[in-house]
Amino acid sequence: MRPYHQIPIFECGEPLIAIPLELFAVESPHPYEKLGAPYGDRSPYYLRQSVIENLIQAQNYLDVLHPNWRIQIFDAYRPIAVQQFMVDYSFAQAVHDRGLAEVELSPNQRQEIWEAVYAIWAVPSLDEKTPPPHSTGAAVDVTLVDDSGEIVNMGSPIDEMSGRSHPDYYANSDRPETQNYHAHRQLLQDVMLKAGFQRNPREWWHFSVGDQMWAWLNNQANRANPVTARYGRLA
Ligand SMILES: C[C@@H](N)C(=O)N[C@H](C)C(=O)O
Ligand SMILES: [Zn+2]
Repeated sequence: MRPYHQIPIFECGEPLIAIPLELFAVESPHPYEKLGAPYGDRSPYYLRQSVIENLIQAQNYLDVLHPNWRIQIFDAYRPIAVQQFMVDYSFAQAVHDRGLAEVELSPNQRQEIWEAVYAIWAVPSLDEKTPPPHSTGAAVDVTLVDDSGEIVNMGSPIDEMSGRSHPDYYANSDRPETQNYHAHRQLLQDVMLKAGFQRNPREWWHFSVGDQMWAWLNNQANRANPVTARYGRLA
């Protein structure tokens, strides 16, 4: 359980619809489809209707600050089966990166690796009270592309299992290059928050609106007017 799982969900029934990809930049091929994630007849490029409206607003704010820059969509809707696939894939990858073999892991090694995986991935829970954020169609992983079509350097790749994923990792840096990474993360956060999103406190790229994490973050900032979640897990 994460703290945001305490937030009640009152599903509003808004449809999951296709993102108008022509308004954004898009990571292609899709990073998890490329790995063989089991989408079936679903597409990762879908979100709830008003979440798409918020994302278009964020792109409009970016247009004012940086004409011809684009929000790049890395991932959006994620069925539970895909969440499970990515959690298992990330565990196997972390074992490999440590030069270990899964069958030979000690209980402590296994626990350390699972903790690293679940530091950035949500549990693929089937409980309707604790849905993974992306399975609600209200969460999106994004970065920025500049006016020459280059992906803006944020100082770490999306989905890296390390401290560099923390949004403020470069906040107190005294090197111009790493100060730039922080400025880029701030720019992304500014346009997304202005459009109504909240950012995952553990990941510079993950934003949502209307889900449990969004409600919990709103309530942390404004305890006088608590909100609930309007998007639960999609079938
Ligand atoms: C790991 C990243 N892509 C992500 O989406 N993390 C959140 C917490 C999730 O799994 O919902
Ligand atoms: Zn995410």
